[in-house]
Amino acid sequence: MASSAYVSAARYGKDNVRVLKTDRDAATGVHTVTEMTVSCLLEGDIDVSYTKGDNSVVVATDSIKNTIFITAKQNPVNPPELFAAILGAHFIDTYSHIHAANVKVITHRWTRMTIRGKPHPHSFLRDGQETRNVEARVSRKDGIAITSGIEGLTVLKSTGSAFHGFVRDEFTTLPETWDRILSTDVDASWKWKPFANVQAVRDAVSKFNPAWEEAREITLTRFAEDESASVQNTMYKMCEQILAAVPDTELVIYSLPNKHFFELDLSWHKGIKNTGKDAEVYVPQSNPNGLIKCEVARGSPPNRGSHL
Ligand SMILES: O=c1[nH]c(=O)c2[nH]c(=O)[nH]c2[nH]1
Repeated sequence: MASSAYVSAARYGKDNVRVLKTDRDAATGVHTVTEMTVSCLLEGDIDVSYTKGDNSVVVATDSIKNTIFITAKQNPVNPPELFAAILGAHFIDTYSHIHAANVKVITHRWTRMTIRGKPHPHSFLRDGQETRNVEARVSRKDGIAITSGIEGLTVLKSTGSAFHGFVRDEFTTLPETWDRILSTDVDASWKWKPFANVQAVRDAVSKFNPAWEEAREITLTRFAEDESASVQNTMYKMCEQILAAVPDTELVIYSLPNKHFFELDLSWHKGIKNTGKDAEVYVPQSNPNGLIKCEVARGSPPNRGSHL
């Protein structure tokens, strides 16, 4: 069929590759475990596989999966930023027609158990759905772009949050409040200044874990201590503080659902007081939810551009 269409963008690879790596310290008998879910999508001179059915340019997604396991065996998987960079670089170094690899590594929590008051050498627990995420785009032309983040960190505060002064018109029913429950699932990420190559990532290796710790600590401390005027204002303060604390970042991004807890009028039952200052029993809402996003960059406007 004659066609005036063309492939304007393409990437392919393996998604949801689950990997667990153990590290066993022979001297101390202390083990650590790292469980990851990895995605690796390739780009390059691959259009003929789509347009002509020519598979000679296709590194099979099964081979990509195998490469993820072998790379995990032969290299450190911590910090995940380095692992993602090494994995992505393998593909552009090995296949001349592959020009970029987009790697995402989701690291799941396995926190060491404390047993009889002591850290246990080889037992761990899943203390929450929070993950540490890394996205690395390793490209022949542009080097390595890395974004690190936290996802699924669920938090709630029972006071210290207000929301008033918003637009009131014929569409408004929400009352203003000076004291409400605030809850969200934190999705925060920070984009590093570009790295030229894997060696540059290796040179920065000591920065990744402290940045994650700082970002997590800032998120929790700000959330707890801020007298919040809104989700928007609280998240902006978090972004500003992370930019200040981690100098090698160029951008911080938050995406926060506003998980609503409705007050419940129980006055119909014997005049029970359960609203305003008497509110104790609330109704958690699963949907709909607010969704508030922002990206904060260094310097001053007009450098606006969106990664949201
Ligand atoms: O922090 C908030 N920001 C909003 O934009 C908003 N909108 C809303 O209904 N409640 C809230 N809360």
